[in-house]
Amino acid sequence: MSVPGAVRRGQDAVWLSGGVASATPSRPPRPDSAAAGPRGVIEVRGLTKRFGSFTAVDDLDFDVRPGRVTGFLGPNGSGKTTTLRMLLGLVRPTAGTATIDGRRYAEIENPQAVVGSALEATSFHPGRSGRDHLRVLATVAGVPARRVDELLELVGIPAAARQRAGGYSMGMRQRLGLAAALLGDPAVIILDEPANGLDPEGIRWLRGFLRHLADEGRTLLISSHMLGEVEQTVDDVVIIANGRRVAQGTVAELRGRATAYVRTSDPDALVRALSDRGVQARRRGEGLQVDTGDLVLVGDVAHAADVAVHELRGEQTHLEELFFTLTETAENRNRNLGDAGAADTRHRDPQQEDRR
Ligand SMILES: Nc1ncnc2c1ncn2[C@@H]1O[C@H](COP(=O)(O)OP(=O)(O)OP(=O)(O)O)[C@@H](O)[C@H]1O
Repeated sequence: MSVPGAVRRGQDAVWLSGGVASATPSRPPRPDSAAAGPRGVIEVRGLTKRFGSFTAVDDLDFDVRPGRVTGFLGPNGSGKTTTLRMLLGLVRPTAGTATIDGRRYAEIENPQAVVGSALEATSFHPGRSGRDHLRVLATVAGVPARRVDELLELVGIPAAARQRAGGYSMGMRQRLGLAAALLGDPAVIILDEPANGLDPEGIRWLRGFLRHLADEGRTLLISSHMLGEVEQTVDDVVIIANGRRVAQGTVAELRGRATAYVRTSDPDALVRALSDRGVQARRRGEGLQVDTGDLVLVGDVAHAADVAVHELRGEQTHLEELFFTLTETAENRNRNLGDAGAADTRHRDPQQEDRR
């Protein structure tokens, strides 16, 4: 069988690009025989890295599942890159393990086919074209050269690929790094800040691209500090602060239950009326925070109680708020900022907080 876009691995054609680029016709899913290969489960257990007396990563535990995009979030210097480097066998842990399908990176027989990564967008020979860069990597990895052109097409830089990589914009380097990560058609893809340097259209493209890769059953672990972007891209989240995990879960779990905010002519009357319907509400600023996301219910109860509604809106915790709530506690405040971190928190405008 010979079909453009497919890479032969043994007897199996493995699909990568179906449906990602709008110009690319829809292609069949990965055959079952390919899915029987690496599953791509990442397990981090008790992972610790000390540099001298400094503990960069501190007894970290988390799992990353196939078919999902997992965001690995933390403030600057919280230990994200060190963790990813341990996972990729580039840094030796002081204690604990980071494994893919139960094996440390060094124990994986053909690592390019199992895990692809882009840790830094700048590690290209500046005088070499993007295409040549990939061709060198393809040769080392034993990947057919035609795969390089497919990937360049896929990441959206087929024309630029013949120019010297030294002249690439940050966004183009990101795309080239992504193509390099995908060379071996890996089950696990690890990307450090992949949205850095991308324009809004590029970020939208990246989001669709990552989703497609996850839908193919791959495992995606992406570190990021762009919380607003990540929220729309990831399924699961691991948040770390000062080398320690402070949260893990699906985005929906971490956001918690939706609530409503309502301003009325008579807040006390509405609190009572809602309470009669089994819904709790409490004063917040000029209005009430209500423990339900059902705006129709709140509006109907207010109407029945003859209370005028001046404002009514649903509220959901955003990842960004959760992130700051978790990482700005006294215990988790960024150790690298010293007093500046504390000052930032002190100077936040409570009115602003209330409006969030
Ligand atoms: N080789 C090293 N020697 C000493 N300290 C190090 C070394 N590598 C990292 N660190 C320290 O470990 C901490 C975690 O660094 P790391 O780069 O993993 O954080 P990060 O979360 O990726 O940060 P950023 O978002 O800024 O990239 C930092 O305080 C950093 O200075």
